Amino acid sequence: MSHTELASQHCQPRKGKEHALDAAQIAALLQHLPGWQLSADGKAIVKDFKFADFHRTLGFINAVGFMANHEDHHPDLEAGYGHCHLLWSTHDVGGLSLNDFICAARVEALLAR
Ligand SMILES: C[C@H](O)[C@H](O)[C@H]1CNC2=NC(N)=NC(=O)C2=N1
Repeated sequence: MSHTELASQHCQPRKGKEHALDAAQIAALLQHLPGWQLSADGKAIVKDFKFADFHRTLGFINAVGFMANHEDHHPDLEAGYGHCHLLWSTHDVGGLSLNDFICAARVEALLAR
């Protein structure tokens, strides 16, 4: 599944272990998401984003927040002047589901130009 195919999908309610992706599925999906990495515990995907200044960082966070609310799937984020660390994981699954990859691809689409 390509990056644009992923980004064109919407999150679905995914609750329970049966929605957890296995290591091979995760590795295959990560290939379409440049800069995204598996977290140390293997339960999340993470990426650091850099921006020229604070207001661009906040603009990004607001755009991600709007998308996340629309998809009813929410990231962890940490930010400061010129940077934002995003983490996607599916709490209802206890690890990674397709929702995390859809949202990561949607974040990339926000930045595409
Ligand atoms: C009821 C609601 O759809 C669920 O609580 C959603 C909300 N947003 C969510 N976000 C994330 N990251 N993981 C979830 O499991 C999750 N569940």
